[in-house]
Order: sequence, then C-alpha cells, then structure tokens
Amino acid sequence: MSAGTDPIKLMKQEVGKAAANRVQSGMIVGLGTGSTTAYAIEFIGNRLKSGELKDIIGIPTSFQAEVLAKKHGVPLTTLDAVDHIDIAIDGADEVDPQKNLIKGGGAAHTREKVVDAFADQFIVVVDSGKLVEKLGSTFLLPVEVIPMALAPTLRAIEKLGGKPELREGIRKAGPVITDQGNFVIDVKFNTIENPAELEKALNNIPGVLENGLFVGVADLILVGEVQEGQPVVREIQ
Ligand SMILES: O=C[C@H](O)[C@H](O)[C@H](O)COP(=O)(O)O
Repeated sequence: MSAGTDPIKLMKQEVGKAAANRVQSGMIVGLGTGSTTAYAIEFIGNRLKSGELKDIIGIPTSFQAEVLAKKHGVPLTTLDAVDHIDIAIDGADEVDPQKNLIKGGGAAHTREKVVDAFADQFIVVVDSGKLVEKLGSTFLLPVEVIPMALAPTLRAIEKLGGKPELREGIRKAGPVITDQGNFVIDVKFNTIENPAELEKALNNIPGVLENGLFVGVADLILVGEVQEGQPVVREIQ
C-alpha cells in the first residue's frame, strides 16, 4: 500500500513503520484497526518476510485487522490461546495531553479496548491532526449498544448531557453493524471535562457494551508530523 504524496498518508505510513520497528522476534502483538495501523501491519509483515523478525504472533482487534494480517503474512491467534500480549499497536481519533484517547471511528473500539488494555505496552499511532487539548472537541464519542436497547440508551445518553446519533452505513442503507453485531451511537459532548468519569457513566447504562474513551491505557504515543516537507515521528511518553 503506497502513501503516494498525500502528506497525511505519508505521516501515517512513517508512524506505522516506527511502531512496527518496535516489535521484536518472539513477541505476541495486538494488531489494531484503522488506516494508520494498517501500515504497521504491512511493515510487520515485510519484516517477517525479510527474515528480520521471527516467531511473531498477532491478536487482531477487528475483522479488518484479521484480513490485513493474513494478506501480509502475519500469523494470528486468539486471546484464549495466550497468557499475555507483549505489545499492542493501534490508532486513535483523538489524543489529549494525558494520553487519554477517543477511539472507535471504525466501530472497532470494543475489541480494541480488550486487546490494548491487556497488552504490556500499548503504542498509539496517530498523525498530528489527532492531538487535542480536550477530548470531544473534534470527534464524536462512539458508544456500542445492543440493538434491542437502542431507544432507552439514547435517552440515557441525553440525560448525561450528550447529543446522540445512530451511525449510518456508507454505501449501505441503515445502521453500521459492528463485528459483534451491534449498533454504534456517536455522541456529541461539549468537550469532555472528566473522561474517566464519563467512561464509567456510559458503560453503566444497561445495553451499552463499550464506549470509545480509553483512559490511562496508552503507554506511548507516536505522532507523525511534517517538518520541512518531510514526515517525522515524535514520541509522547
Ligand atoms: O474503530 C477504529 C479505531 O479506533 C481506529 O483505530 C481509529 O478510528 C483511528 O483510525 P485511523 O488510523 O484510520 O484514523
């Protein structure tokens, strides 16, 4: 997959490569979802093919990650077959200065949270446009809900001060269906003052499976930036 000359794609490619270079032989690797992680999966596959990496096994966070891993020759397993994950690499939709995240732009946040939180080290790969002072300022917060609970869940989210809307498919009539067979509600909050509290309050609504707030989960953020016309990677520890 070539990034061409698009600066955002070039940043994603560079940051994906930087994350893939942190994987060492013998590791169990959480494979995230989205356009940035796709580059990391491709580079891990390239390193395996060249013989530079050996004995890697991946845990996919979505159907998309599974398909990409197979395409690039990264062997896969499931969580019930391992007792730890060494490293997880995943994208994000927003990152705040405390390394808290909004995820779920690709409706994969439920499985991502399981894999990313379970990993010994969780590396986030983003382009610089994802950095925000406060979560919720540029991106709606995704919440996965069980279909039969849609109506009461929408009301409960409004009571928490959010403006919810059911995510609709693109080139598919009707709602987006997650890998678990559920709906996603995207919620507008007028910036999120206390992400930890909101994460718990949303997950406490009966019918909510998981929301896209990742609080205190990320260990390292790799940020793709363009400096003097060249893509570079900055680390936020
Ligand atoms: O559900 C999708 C994930 O949380 C993605 O990791 C997130 O949306 C970032 O994706 P991208 O790298 O394509 O911006």
